[in-house]
Amino acid sequence: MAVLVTGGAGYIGSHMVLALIDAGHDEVVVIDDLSTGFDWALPPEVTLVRGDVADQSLVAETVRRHKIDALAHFAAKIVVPDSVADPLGYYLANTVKSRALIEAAIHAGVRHVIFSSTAAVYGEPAVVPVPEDLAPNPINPYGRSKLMTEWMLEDAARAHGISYVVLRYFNVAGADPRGRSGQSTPNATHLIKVATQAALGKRERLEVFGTDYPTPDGSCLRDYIQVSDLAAAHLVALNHLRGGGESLTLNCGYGRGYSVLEVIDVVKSVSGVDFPVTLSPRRPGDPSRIVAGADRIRAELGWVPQHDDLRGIVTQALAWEEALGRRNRI
Ligand SMILES: NC(=O)c1ccc[n+]([C@@H]2O[C@H](COP(=O)([O-])OP(=O)(O)OC[C@H]3O[C@@H](n4cnc5c(N)ncnc54)[C@H](O)[C@@H]3O)[C@@H](O)[C@H]2O)c1
Ligand SMILES: O=c1ccn([C@@H]2O[C@H](COP(=O)(O)OP(=O)(O)O[C@H]3O[C@H](CO)[C@@H](O)[C@H](O)[C@H]3O)[C@@H](O)[C@H]2O)c(=O)[nH]1
Repeated sequence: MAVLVTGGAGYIGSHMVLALIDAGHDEVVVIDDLSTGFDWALPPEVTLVRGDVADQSLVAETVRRHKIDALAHFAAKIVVPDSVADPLGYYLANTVKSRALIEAAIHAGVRHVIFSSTAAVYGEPAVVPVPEDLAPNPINPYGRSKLMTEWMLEDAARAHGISYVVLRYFNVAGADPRGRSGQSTPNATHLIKVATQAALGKRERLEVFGTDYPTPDGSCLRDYIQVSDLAAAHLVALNHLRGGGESLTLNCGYGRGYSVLEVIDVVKSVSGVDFPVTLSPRRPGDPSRIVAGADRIRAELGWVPQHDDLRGIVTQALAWEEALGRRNRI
């Protein structure tokens, strides 16, 4: 049986593709429009269908031709402050297009869906670490656009007798330990990526967005999960669904928060570079602290992380950033 990975040429999707291939899955098919992804991120044994997830005839034809039973849906727009500036663009990309994809996929025969959701659905949670049962309350359009897709998937699954796992990722970081993929977006906004670029001199400085939050050092707290650990969570979710397991909604994080200033210290220490840091005002749409309640995924799927170590994550991110520099000469 074949798996369809939307957004498989992107950062996290490419690690999912590698995990599927490493685990010996028969056939992996990717639909990606390469808007932020790269065809070179895909290993040669993967079929890349270049196109939009909202192209229903393309999706239906791909599902039928490759006898796809399972869909892992990564394709999305992902930058929180951009979603504040362009909410309708985010609802189109993450909600409207997901609706078209889910409809076409189910009608063409897909039985299982794994959806890339986000900690942003919790907004500014009253409880940290945040359990899955806490009522979602997103505070930015990105989180809302993803929550609506969770709900569509839940309703469609019930109506059409399919099963799903919604994975709510916390902050994804690091790179493939074997150096085959990593975060490659040139103008990425993610903290660890930006900090490694500052350490390597690709950026003049790093800005800290907000030092007046109600947190121990005033900067935001996040739970950083290593990208191959996250891909491994998808594999166990896939096995669960194919084995007849029930639909689930699960956090993906380690259950420990680091502040922005702590992350910067780790990047400086691992790289040995004391790059310039500016203290700036808050960034629109940012919650102050978000840390995963991380027990349910272990209990339900038996997921055991292998890379729960911020220094290790930063070391991988730095190595990937250096390799990208050699590749792109930047
Ligand atoms: N990076 C994080 O920290 C994080 C955290 C929580 C959730 N997520 C979710 O994980 C998923 C993957 O994120 P990422 O960091 O790998 O982002 P990314 O931008 O690297 O990957 C997205 C991929 O989807 C493709 N794509 C986008 N729109 C498309 C469309 N309409 N049709 C076909 N392909 C399309 C892009 O070309 C790219 O390859 C997203 O759904 C995101 O919301 C990411
Ligand atoms: O140059 C920078 C970049 C980020 N930050 C801060 O670092 C924290 C983390 O920011 P970032 O790495 O941009 O991630 P988030 O905005 O937390 O969002 C990520 O994590 C979410 C889950 O928590 C996902 O849903 C999103 O897709 C993903 O972009 C935030 O407090 C930012 O304000 C800075 O201070 N300076």
